[in-house]
Amino acid sequence: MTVLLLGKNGQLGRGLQRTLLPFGNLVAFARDEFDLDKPEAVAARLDAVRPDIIVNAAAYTQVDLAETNADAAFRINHHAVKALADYAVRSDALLVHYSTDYVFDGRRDAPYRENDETHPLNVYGESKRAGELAITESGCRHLLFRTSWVVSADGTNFVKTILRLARERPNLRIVADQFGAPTAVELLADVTALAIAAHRRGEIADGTFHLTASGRTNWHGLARHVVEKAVERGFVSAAAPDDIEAITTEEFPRPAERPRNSSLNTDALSSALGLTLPEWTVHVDRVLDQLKERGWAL
Ligand SMILES: NC(=O)C1=CN([C@@H]2O[C@H](COP(=O)(O)OP(=O)(O)OC[C@H]3O[C@@H](n4cnc5c(N)ncnc54)[C@H](OP(=O)(O)O)[C@@H]3O)[C@@H](O)[C@H]2O)C=CC1
Ligand SMILES: Cc1cn([C@H]2C[C@H](O)[C@@H](COP(=O)(O)OP(=O)(O)O[C@H]3O[C@@H](C)C(=O)[C@@H](O)[C@H]3O)O2)c(=O)[nH]c1=O
Repeated sequence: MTVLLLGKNGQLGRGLQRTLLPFGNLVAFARDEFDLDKPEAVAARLDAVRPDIIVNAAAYTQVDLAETNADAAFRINHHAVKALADYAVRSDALLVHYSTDYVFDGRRDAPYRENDETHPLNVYGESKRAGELAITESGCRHLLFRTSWVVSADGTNFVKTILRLARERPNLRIVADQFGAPTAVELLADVTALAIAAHRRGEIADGTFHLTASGRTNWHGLARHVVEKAVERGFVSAAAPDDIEAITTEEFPRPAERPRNSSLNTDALSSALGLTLPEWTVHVDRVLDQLKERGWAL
């Protein structure tokens, strides 16, 4: 069986390079080897590889830049994804894909369920929602995972940004009115593999599943946790958690609007796979351990 991984050098791609190995012949491409910014070229590339499973970890993920680069965001997150889905229909391949909490507007009080109405607040969220629809409307075999606030020791993410800022600045100002679940690549990559295996055994059906760590915090809570644990591990000394100021979204203007409530209800996937998804702190602490082991080379 041939498994094609796209976006192998992204945060998630690096994690999947490990957990997809047991499924057979893993063919993994980076952007320069398989460019989703050219959706019209995707079909021919796929026909050359003939994958049985496509795992798409590639995406346009720069939320603020997307506001002024909507065409690129839609080419990569929508049109190229449609080409992946079309191939999956033609060849009966399984398409595994990832989407985001940012497809919701965050105005609901409770955690979002898979079938709740979407209403993206920004271009990134709109482009990701368009990608979701391209998959579900194609009729291809698929596993579509919506996740949130992805963190890992690799690549760029909020945890690493906070560690860098904690070294550079005496005070941090972090928004405290946007809530969600930080979710580590390690968890995403492990559960993806479990889900693919269960899908192959016929134990879970095609569909969209929410996949995040358990619990919830806000960006300020995450920043405080990260700095506190980094100080405990002795690799951040300059900043104390008390120096982190909780601010409102209005006090930190950004080009793209973000949802206030990003919490996703994960009951469907947990019960389908028989899993208990760990609290967000468990894997965030593991990311900090990994960064410490690496000498925290950002
Ligand atoms: N990061 C997050 O907080 C969240 C992410 N997600 C979703 O999870 C998935 C994985 O995200 P994550 O690993 O964090 O993202 P990253 O930004 O870390 O990685 C994205 C990867 O996509 C690649 N890529 C970008 N443009 C293209 C292109 N034109 N052709 C081919 N590859 C391209 C990048 O290549 P290069 O290395 O060259 O830049 C990079 O390797 C995405 O679908 C994302 O939308 C969902 C919720 C939260
Ligand atoms: C760096 C910084 C950020 N913030 C705020 C801004 C924003 O509301 C929040 C998070 O900022 P970031 O830009 O790091 O994160 P952002 O790019 O919004 O992260 C999102 O990425 C995409 C890909 C997703 O799919 C989402 O799930 C989510 O993880 O933190 C501060 O308040 N102070 C700061 O110093």
